Amino acid sequence: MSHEIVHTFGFTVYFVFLLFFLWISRFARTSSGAGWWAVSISFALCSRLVLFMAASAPTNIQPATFVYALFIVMEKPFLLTGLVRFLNLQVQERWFWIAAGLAEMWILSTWTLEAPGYVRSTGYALLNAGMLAYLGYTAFRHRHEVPGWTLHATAAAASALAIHWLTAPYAMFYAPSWSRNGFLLGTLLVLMMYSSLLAAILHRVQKRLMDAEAKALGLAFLDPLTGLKNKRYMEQLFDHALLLATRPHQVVAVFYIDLDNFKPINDSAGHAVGDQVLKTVAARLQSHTRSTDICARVGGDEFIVIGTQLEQAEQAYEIAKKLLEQLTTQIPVSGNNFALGASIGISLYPQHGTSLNELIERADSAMYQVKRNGKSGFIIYDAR
Ligand SMILES: Nc1nc2c(ncn2[C@@H]2O[C@H](COP(=O)(O)OP(=O)(O)OP(=O)(O)O)[C@@H](O)[C@H]2O)c(=O)[nH]1
Repeated sequence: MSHEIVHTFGFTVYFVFLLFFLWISRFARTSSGAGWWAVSISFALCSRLVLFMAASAPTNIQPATFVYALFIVMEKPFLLTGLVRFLNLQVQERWFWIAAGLAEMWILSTWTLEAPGYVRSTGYALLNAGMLAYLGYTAFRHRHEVPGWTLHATAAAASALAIHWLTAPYAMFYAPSWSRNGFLLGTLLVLMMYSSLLAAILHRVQKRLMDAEAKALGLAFLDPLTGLKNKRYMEQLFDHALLLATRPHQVVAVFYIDLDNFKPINDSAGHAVGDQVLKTVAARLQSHTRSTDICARVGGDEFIVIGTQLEQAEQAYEIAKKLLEQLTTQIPVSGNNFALGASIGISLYPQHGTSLNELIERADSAMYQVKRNGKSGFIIYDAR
């Protein structure tokens, strides 16, 4: 393969990557690493461009290799800073710039003093290898912070590139024909490194979107204190529960639960303790109902449980008894035991209504009946 083809390939690939990184750096709340990598790859791109132009006029390649060296060194501090920002590491970034500055001075002075080419290349090859080795090591250390194999691949590509930089000057000295293959190998490794960095950024973006979606769903459908469903979510799930209750004689029971004597806990032990009690109540409701049942918090100390797919109305009594038992068992919070009670009103689908509002209204009225009868108990709605 000719130099032109190798460089055209490298140049084109880098340009595409530059566009990708620029595009991703414009995503809302993306990592700032993308912007730094866009700059680093543009230095790599410029270095390729210089070699590409030199390859078309090969009579005097020396100035081109000089400018190439200046550009290729500048790629590295941007590359490392991008990784440090991407992983949010506490690292003294100024050392990258100092090291790169020293390497640039080395290139300039060897050029001015007309030192042999291998003296110049040894200096900046060491810097490039060192920085790439550090990049590989850092990516490997933090490989589990991004799902998948992206940082493993970055570490592997950067380490291979470090070895490549260390060995390339010798390889080219002893076998000048290696120059073309070496460039091709280097380009492929750089390609692998930037693609894995790009994949790492995309993984992070995807994770952020998924987290944001889960949070939004949580805010919209869950009670923030207890984690139970809220009324809106319960309404949606109820329609689904009815769809399942299609077998003849199948019953759905709505339990309206209002805690008894909850206010004195707030008044005597404080709101924070009251919150803990509510959380325990929610956990007990959840753990003593089926996974297909619906538990929701609909008010301060008011809960609704919807028992789905019951075979007969009597089962509703058994459930109410079990729930009452749970709610009258003492609740330990911060070394104190709190005794609560619960008034539970029950309505049944389809006997007492076919819409959730109707069923809740009836269960609520049954619950008030329990309160009037002296609290702590349960009854099924009776139209009389
Ligand atoms: N800790 C805490 N308290 C709450 C929350 N929401 C409402 N409350 C309180 O819960 C109490 C509910 O009032 P009531 O139902 O009258 O209290 P109660 O003592 O259970 O009354 P009875 O039902 O008649 O037994 C009120 O004092 C509200 O301020 C909450 O999120 N956390």
